[in-house]
Amino acid sequence: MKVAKFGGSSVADSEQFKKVKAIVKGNDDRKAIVVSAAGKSAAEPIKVTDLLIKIEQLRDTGEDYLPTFNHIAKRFVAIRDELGLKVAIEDDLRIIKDQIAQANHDYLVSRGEFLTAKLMADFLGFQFVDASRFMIFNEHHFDFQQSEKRLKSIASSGSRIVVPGFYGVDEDSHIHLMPRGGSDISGSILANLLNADLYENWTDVSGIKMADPRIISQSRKINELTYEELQELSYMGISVFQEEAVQPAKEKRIPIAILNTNHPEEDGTLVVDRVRETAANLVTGIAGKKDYVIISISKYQLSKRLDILSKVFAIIQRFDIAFDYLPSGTDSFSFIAKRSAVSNQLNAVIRALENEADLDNVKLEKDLSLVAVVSDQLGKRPAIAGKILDMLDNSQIQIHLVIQESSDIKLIFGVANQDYEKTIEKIYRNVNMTEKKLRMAI
Ligand SMILES: Nc1ncnc2c1ncn2[C@@H]1O[C@H](COP(=O)(O)OP(=O)(O)O)[C@@H](O)[C@H]1O
Ligand SMILES: N[C@@H](CC(=O)OP(=O)(O)O)C(=O)O
Repeated sequence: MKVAKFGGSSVADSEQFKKVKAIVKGNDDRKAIVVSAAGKSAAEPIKVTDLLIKIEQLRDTGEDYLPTFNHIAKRFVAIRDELGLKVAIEDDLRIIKDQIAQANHDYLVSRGEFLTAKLMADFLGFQFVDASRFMIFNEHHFDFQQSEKRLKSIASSGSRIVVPGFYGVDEDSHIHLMPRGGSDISGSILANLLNADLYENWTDVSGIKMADPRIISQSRKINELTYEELQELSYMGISVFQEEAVQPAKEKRIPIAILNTNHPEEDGTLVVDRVRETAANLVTGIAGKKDYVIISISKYQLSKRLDILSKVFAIIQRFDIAFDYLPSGTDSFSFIAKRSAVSNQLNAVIRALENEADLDNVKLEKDLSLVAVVSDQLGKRPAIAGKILDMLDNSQIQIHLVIQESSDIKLIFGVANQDYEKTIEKIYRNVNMTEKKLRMAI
C-alpha cells in the first residue's frame, strides 16, 4: 500500500481537491492520505496556517481577529459547497471560533489541517482519522510503539483513511504541533506505522531540483537520491521536504517519491537507499541558507588547551546558543549559528569570550550565507571538492570558509549574503557544464 501526502498548494481550493481525488482514485493502493492545511492559490495569497497564526497575534494584542477567522471559514465553506459535499463544516468552525479566546498556539494553528482533512475525507469517501487519536509524542519524541497500537485499534488494516498532518498529541492529550512543513513528517510517520511500500509526497513541483527553482529557473531535476542526501539538502534549506521527515521512512527503507499534483503524469524524484550507478551525478544537489554569523576564536595550540575550551563552552552554555557547525583547527575554533539563534545576545557573547576565556583573538563575521554541495560521491572522489573550490577561486566570489563534514557527502562554503544567489548559480552552471569533463578527469 502507499501513503500519499498532499501539501498545502495541492489542497488550496476545490479545483485542487479534484486533482487530488483523480490521483487517489487512479491507484487502488493509495489507502492512507495525509493533508496539509489549504495553502496559497492564485486567489488566496496567504496559507490558512499563516492566517491562524495571525489570529493568535491579533488576539494577543487585543485586536479584532474575527475578519481573519471569517475569511478562513469562507474558504472552507466554499470548498465544501463547490464540491457539493454534505459535511457540516460549520459545526467544526463554530467550535474553533468559540475556542479562540483561550486556545493555545498548537491547538489553534493545527485547525487548518483538521478542517482540510475533514473535507477531503468526505470528498474521497474515506474514513477521517484525527491525528490526535493516535500520533503520540512523549517529550517531543514520537512514540512509534504506542502510536502503532492506537492506530491499529482505530483503523483496520486495509481501510482507507484521511489523516490531518502537522500535529499529534502529547502525553496529556494536548495537541502537539510539529515544526513548519510538518505534514511531510506526519506522512513519513504514517508510512512507517503502516509499513507502506511507498511514501508519495505530492507538491507543486515535479520533484526535487538540483538547485532552488526560485534561483535557477530551469534547474535540472534530481531523478534519484539517497535518504542521506535528501536529509542534508533538507537541513540546508530546500523547503520542498521537511528535514525531520526523512528518518521515519528511512528507518523502514520505504522509498519516497516527490511528485507534482498539477502534473501527475511527470516523473518526480525517487528517494532510495542507494541510487542506481547510471543515475549517479557528481553533484546531486545544491542548497543553502542566508543570515549566519561566525564567531572565530584563536589561541596557540587551542585544541590541546582543555582548560580554555571548557571556559569557552561554559560561556556558550550560559547564553544557551544553538550552533549549527563548529569547525576547528589546531589554534582556532569557529562557532557558526543562524543570526536568529544568537539574536540580541551577540555582543554580550563576544564580550564574555574576550574577557573570561583567556583567548588571543575573538573575531565576529556577520551577514554570511552557507551554500552546501551535496553528493554521496564526495567521499569516494575527494577531487570533486577541489574542482569546485578551484572554480569559485577563479570567480569574483570571496569564500569566507569551507567545511567538509565527516559525513563526507556535504561540502559547505561560507559567502557574503550578497553573493548567495551568485554562488549557487556559479556552482550550478559550472557543475553542469563541466560534469562530463570532471568525470573524465577524476
Ligand atoms: N531544490 C528544490 N527543488 C524543488 N523545490 C524547491 C527546491 N528548493 C526550494 N523549493 C521550493 O519548494 C516548494 C514546495 O514546497 P512547499 O511550498 O512546502 O510545498 P507544499 O505546500 O506542497 O508542501 C516549491 O514550490 C519550490 O519553490
Ligand atoms: N501547514 C503547515 C504544515 C505543512 O506541512 O504545510 P505544507 O505542506 O503546505 O508545507 C505549514 O504551513 O507549515
